[in-house]
Amino acid sequence: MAERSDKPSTTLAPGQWSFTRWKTIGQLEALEVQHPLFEAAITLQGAHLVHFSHSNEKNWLWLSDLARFQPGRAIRGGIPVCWPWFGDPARNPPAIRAHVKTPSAHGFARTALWQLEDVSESAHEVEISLSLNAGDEFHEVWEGHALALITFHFSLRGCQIALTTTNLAHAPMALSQALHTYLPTPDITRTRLLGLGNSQYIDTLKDWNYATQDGPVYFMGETDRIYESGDVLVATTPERRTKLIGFGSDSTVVWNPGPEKAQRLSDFPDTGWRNMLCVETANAAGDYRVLNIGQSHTLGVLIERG
Ligand SMILES: O=P(O)(O)OC[C@H]1O[C@H](O)[C@H](O)[C@@H](O)[C@@H]1O
Repeated sequence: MAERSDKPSTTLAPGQWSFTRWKTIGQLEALEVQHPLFEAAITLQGAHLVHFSHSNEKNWLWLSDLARFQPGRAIRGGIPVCWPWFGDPARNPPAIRAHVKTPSAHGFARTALWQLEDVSESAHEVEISLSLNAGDEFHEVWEGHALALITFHFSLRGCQIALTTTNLAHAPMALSQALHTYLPTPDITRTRLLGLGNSQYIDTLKDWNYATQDGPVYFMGETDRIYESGDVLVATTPERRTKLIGFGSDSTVVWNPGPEKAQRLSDFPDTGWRNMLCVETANAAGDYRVLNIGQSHTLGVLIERG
């Protein structure tokens, strides 16, 4: 870690950490937290949370058995950070499309190497911050210059993630993004998502037409929707209730690939669709944001037991 040892901003130097340590997962460097109250793991690539749970509990997040931890490869599961655009660039508003020079979905942050900024620990909490200064290095895929700072706050209450984007360019910046949370379920057919009743949504599987949600969301097959809502959500499975409290977000993406798309997805078991759902705290579709020069926006989610 010699290349990072000159960072003055780390509240605790690595030698002073009690609950956090460096770990290699596959081929990726990661930070592992083993606190008496909770456990977590974040890879530096993608600032990707792959595990959070209370101590000696199952992961609150779904992680594919086929996930590969390799440089340049998106990790299937956990919470990918989709930034500085969400989804297919061609489906983004013109202000975003104009600055994206690749057909790749979900931006480049999820496969970029982030820098550790800060670790702080107490008897009750651990907070870890990482940053990505995205400028010239990404000029082949994107025109812009922005700083992404992500802070993970772990406690007995749950985990909170806050992603602040600051526009460092000399022109306004349009941004779409998501904290693409994968949740586990023992049975997707007995899983529902509460909190979106009466919301308008874009059904990307029905020619991107609008519809209105009637009651809870049930998963009857492939589901891929952008809801115009940032309300508090509760995912209920036969095993647990998970509450997601978003902030800086007025859109939520709900996704399950269903049996056919599951077979086409990278690093995804053919039957994996039965055991996961994605509830993505987003700034997507009409909820994209424009940051003036020097301006910041924070997107975040607090994940708790419901
Ligand atoms: O396979 P990925 O690039 O990780 O994308 C996985 C999924 O992400 C989002 O939920 C989109 O709405 C889906 O259309 C997409 O299939």
